[in-house]
Amino acid sequence: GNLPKFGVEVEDEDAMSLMVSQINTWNFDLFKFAVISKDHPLVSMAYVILQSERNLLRSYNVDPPTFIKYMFVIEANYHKTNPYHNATHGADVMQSCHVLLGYSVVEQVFTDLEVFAALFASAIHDVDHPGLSNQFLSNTSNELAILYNDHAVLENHHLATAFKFLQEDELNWASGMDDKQRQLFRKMVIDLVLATDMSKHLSLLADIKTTVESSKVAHNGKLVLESYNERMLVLQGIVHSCDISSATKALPIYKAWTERIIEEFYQQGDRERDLGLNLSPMCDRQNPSIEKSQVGFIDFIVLPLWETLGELMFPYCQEMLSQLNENRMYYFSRIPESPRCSIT
Ligand SMILES: COc1ccc(-c2ccn(CCC(=O)N3CCOCC3)n2)cc1OC1CCCC1
Ligand SMILES: [Mg+2]
Ligand SMILES: [Zn+2]
Repeated sequence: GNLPKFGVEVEDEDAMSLMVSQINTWNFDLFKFAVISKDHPLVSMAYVILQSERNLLRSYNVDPPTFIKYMFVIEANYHKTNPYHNATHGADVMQSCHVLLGYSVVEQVFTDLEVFAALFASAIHDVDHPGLSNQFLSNTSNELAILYNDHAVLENHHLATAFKFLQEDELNWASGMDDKQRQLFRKMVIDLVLATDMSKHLSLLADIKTTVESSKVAHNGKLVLESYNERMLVLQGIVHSCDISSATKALPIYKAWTERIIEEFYQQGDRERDLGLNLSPMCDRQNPSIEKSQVGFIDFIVLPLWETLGELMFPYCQEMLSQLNENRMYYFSRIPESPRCSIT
């Protein structure tokens, strides 16, 4: 039978159509989208972007009903109980990636397969996330840390989970791709999701800076990327930047993501307290440091990355940088006065 217009059944088709008309905007409201899609933000986002907006499924003989069935399984394997690392975050990173890949400076620079790999990697990049950090899993000798020898434990698990489902006949939407395409697609998705591991951040940023210095922008205003490594590096930078893009979004959206990540950190801290472990930074709900932590994260991680991306994609990404600076001021101006230590 034919699929519903948005991949999933919705109550209010007009409200959904109105939201989908904003799918190329940076301040897209994923929380509202999650409600309108009846809590299927990832299935509907993936269908709208890959099928309706970019017609990529047809390009690779992907059977839409099989792809939808697969995405329902992926979405079901994002933990609804995670305040932050749930299917709405996956859909958010995918939609953010879709916006950046739509800018003319990179449009037609990447092949359809590379765009498909980046969007798919975004969609699955945190599947089955336990709401706990790599450090916690290693500190508690979690079976995943043992399995992946403390190296990019979560990121390896997200990839293995997504590809394991693809082995199941009734979910294998990639059977229509030729072997060479499927191999390259798998390699790129692996390289992209592994780049969302924060321990790779500084080396990735350094490599992107090198590319910016050497990057030639052709006369038609498009990036010129020579090698596979250079192309992958830029795509890794795009996916990683989208994974830590909350602070570049409109303030109400940014604040909602902040509340969620903080609650997820606090829940990890609660477990560390129960286990008698030292609490990880920012995980102690009895010693909150929300404003200071956000300003620090912006100054040391988000701004340096987005400034570099802004140089690479100039004149794009300026909207993100200006929102980032406004958002920094919001939290900076709310850092509580440290209690005046009475030096007696
Ligand atoms: C809206 O706030 C945040 C949004 C995203 C992040 C963030 C950091 C790294 N990533 C990439 C995935 C990753 O590696 N993680 C997932 C978070 O836990 C650490 C390992 N994402 C952090 C955020 O705030 C933190 C709490 C106060 C300052 C820092
Ligand atoms: Mg992750
Ligand atoms: Zn993520």
